[in-house]
Amino acid sequence: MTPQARVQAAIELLDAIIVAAREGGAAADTLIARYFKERRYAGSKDRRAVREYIYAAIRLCAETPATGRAAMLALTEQQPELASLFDASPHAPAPIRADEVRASPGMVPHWLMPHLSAPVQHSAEHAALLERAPLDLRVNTLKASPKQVRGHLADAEPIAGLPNALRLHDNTNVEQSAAYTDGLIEIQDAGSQHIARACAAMPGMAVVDLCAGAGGKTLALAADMAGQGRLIAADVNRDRLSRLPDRAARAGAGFIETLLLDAGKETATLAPFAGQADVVLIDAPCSGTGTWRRNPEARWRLTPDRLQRLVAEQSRILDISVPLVRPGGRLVYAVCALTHAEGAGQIDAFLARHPGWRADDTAIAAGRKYGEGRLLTPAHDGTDGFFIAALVRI
Ligand SMILES: C[S@@+](CC[C@H](N)C(=O)[O-])C[C@H]1O[C@@H](n2cnc3c(N)ncnc32)[C@H](O)[C@@H]1O
Repeated sequence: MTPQARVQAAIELLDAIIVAAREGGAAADTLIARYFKERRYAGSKDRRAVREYIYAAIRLCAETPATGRAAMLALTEQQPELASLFDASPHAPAPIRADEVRASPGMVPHWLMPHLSAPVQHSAEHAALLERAPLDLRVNTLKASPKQVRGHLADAEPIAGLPNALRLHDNTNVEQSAAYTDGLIEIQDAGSQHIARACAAMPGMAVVDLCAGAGGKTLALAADMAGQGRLIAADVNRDRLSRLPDRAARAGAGFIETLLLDAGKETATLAPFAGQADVVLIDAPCSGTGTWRRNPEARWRLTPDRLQRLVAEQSRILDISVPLVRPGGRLVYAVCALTHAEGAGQIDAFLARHPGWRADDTAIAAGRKYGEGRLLTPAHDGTDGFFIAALVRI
């Protein structure tokens, strides 16, 4: 591909990403992969260059741009050398007209600003939400110690407050390493590792991971339980949950039980666990406002209506978990979101609805206290953004 054709490809893909964001279609990564599957003439350097343009343009635009071209034109302001590639040569974008509309640069969508938790209402916090994330690993203590893993990954650094976490700063292809394929490590953001620690799961406990997905946190809980006790991974999404058994086998955590829930009828399926759980983790579906470093296009997908529906669903899932927890047991609620309503506001509302519960210390050595939980942010903690709260049934 010529340099001009790469820019034109980025424009076409951005158009598709904008439509998918508006209509709840496929993610940017999926659209990019499909595009190049149909264009085998594009080499790896072409694919990398187009991908870099696309993600630079997405990062630049807080509001959904009108077109892919408007987004790429905004990028020419940051990367002026790009402007000369709009030259009308074969496969090139049309020349830039003086009066052409460019997307305006920004970090947080305007409508979302007042919804952010108070500590995130600063521009330094906003900028960090879109910075490149490091690669964090969790050492799977069912199979190895951090010291053993550091023998395999010489560049890995420890992370304060997380004895089993390691951080890599380059693009090491960890998934190809023996440490990964042998199940000694998992790729997991430090913030997610803090969530698992807040559960204080121990060997012999009964633990329910109520929004387990493909089991990222479940595997961390399994390691804390040293493979002993009962660990239920429940979710309404069959595809995600079906990925867990293979991951569990690789991690040496075969004792995990999966439980597929029927959305709207969760309580019936969970009835056998009533009053049994020492710990319930709710890693709730959320706006993902804390994960823009990895997924900047999420800003284009979130709407006020979607945020409101997420808050209602989180509140419903919290209520579903109440009968499961034994007296004295722990409920940990977490979202990778930085809006007040999904975090501190959600927990205030829960405590108002359920007088038989109190907030507990999360025992997390990171973040800031916010409402009845802790807020972790990329600027303050170098993690993705999370709100995490621990509650105890009195
Ligand atoms: C943030 S993701 C969980 C990620 C997962 N814990 C991990 O560590 O990889 C939220 C999950 O909640 C699930 N979910 C949504 N509604 C649910 C419900 N009513 N009951 C249980 N799980 C639900 C989604 O399918 C999704 O997998």
